Amino acid sequence: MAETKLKESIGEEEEKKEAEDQSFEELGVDARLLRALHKKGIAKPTPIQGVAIPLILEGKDVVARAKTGSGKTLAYLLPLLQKLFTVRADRKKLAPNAFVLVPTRELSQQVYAEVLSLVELCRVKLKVVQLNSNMLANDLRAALAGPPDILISTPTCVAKCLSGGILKAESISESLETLVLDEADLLLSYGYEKDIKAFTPHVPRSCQCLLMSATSSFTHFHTINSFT
Ligand SMILES: Nc1ncnc2c1ncn2[C@@H]1O[C@H](COP(=O)(O)OP(=O)(O)OP(=O)(O)O)[C@@H](O)[C@H]1O
Repeated sequence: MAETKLKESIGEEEEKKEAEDQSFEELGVDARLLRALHKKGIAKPTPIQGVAIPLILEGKDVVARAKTGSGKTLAYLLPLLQKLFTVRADRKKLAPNAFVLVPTRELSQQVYAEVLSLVELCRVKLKVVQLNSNMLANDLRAALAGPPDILISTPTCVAKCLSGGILKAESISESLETLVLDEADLLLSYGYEKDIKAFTPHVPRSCQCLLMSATSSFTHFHTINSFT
């Protein structure tokens, strides 16, 4: 038993070392994103990025747990954008391809700014929309007309769009390919339960789910523990 624990611990150390030594290129990151990272002055993946990016690129559902400031946002944004670079132009586009749900408007703005800067640096054409609950129904409708590739929002705002018929449940079921819950521990806590439940029944089984958190413990996904 003690020997097994020791082996596991050595294995974890080796895995940690490997993750630390890898470059973004070795993780499989696209050349456009590599150039964007270079321009942003980001040279090497953080440990959580080293482990999460290849798994997300493989299409796995992932729960990533790493402390605040460890780079979880890029850990999901890089593979998400890379996936969107290769989406067929002629795909049926009824609703957003990817949802990034966050607990607060402030975080939603931060994520939106990060996505826009990457998209701009990569010089790709992707429609990225950020919604917030203070927007009027007409503004929400206008933002979602010609569905975005990425929708960044709080669950409360998504629930409002669903109940107001601005987002159609059937369209989400047909179009959604990636769902990110950033700060998943907060999103899955009591305060957001109703809004999350309004949305989750429409997430198709084929949708890749990425749960990012500083403190969560989930069991139904491929779980990554932080090395930080
Ligand atoms: N590989 C990297 N090298 C250097 N800086 C990085 C790297 N990845 C991310 N950063 C920067 O580190 C900072 C923190 O990253 P980020 O906000 O993604 O952390 P986080 O784990 O999501 O934190 P939180 O739990 O608060 O959401 C940001 O300024 C980001 O640009």
